[in-house]
Amino acid sequence: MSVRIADLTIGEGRPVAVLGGPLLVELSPSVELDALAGPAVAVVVDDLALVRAAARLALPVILRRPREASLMEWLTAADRCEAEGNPSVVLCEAVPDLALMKAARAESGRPVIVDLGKDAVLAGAAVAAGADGLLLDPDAPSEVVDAAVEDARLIGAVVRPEAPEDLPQARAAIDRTDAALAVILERRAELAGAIQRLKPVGGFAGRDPERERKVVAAMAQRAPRLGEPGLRPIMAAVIEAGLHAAEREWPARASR
Ligand SMILES: O=C(O)C(=O)C[C@]1(C(=O)O)C=C[C@@H](O)C=C1
Repeated sequence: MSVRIADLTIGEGRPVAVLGGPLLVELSPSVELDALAGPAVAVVVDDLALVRAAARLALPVILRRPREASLMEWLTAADRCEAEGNPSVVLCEAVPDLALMKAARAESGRPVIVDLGKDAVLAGAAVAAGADGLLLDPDAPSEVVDAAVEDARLIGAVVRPEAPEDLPQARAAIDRTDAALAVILERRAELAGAIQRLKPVGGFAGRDPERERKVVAAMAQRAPRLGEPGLRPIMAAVIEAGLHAAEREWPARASR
């Protein structure tokens, strides 16, 4: 059985696999071990008792924690895999207990992915908790896959600082940040539009320089590299773009 992994190159985590790309194989006692080593790029192990056999396949091992296994049992199985000569172990939290996932990552220093099953609802939370990757059921609908990848990208950009090592990595990281920025800018324009409809005088006619100064000062606390001088022209442009959008949507109200 193959499983899909959402590519997640955020944080210090390594990409585990590319969505829709490499084939992963689930290991169970009934699987012919020798037949596996061909096309598969990794082997998924659910039964910790099979870890030794999986280690010998010379493929990366994705060690999925069974519901009943403790943190200690899970990490011990990972160490056993390494002792067997295969250090390429990725832990996979399937329950998913995000606190336990975080502890496993901190204690073992190994990458940990979270198995979301067919549901994207925990994708952002898993990334915020430090997940290095997300695993989705092969039957998950494409909307679920898209939602998980989008949440991972946006939340990762906000909460997971990156340390890219070359130009392509840095550009990929900035693309993720810009994706989050676009979502925030769109949301801000929507809110600014709502404010224009609530103000006695909306649009450019109701512009409030003192409020704009406060907006910039508050943002500078979170953006010290840019500071107020850097943010002032950016926010002037953002605010004006919001007012133009409001005028386009509510011509009569915004310029009243
Ligand atoms: O807060 C308001 O009064 C707004 O109209 C919103 C907003 C903004 O986009 O932040 C826009 C124009 C004003 O000059 C100040 C702020």
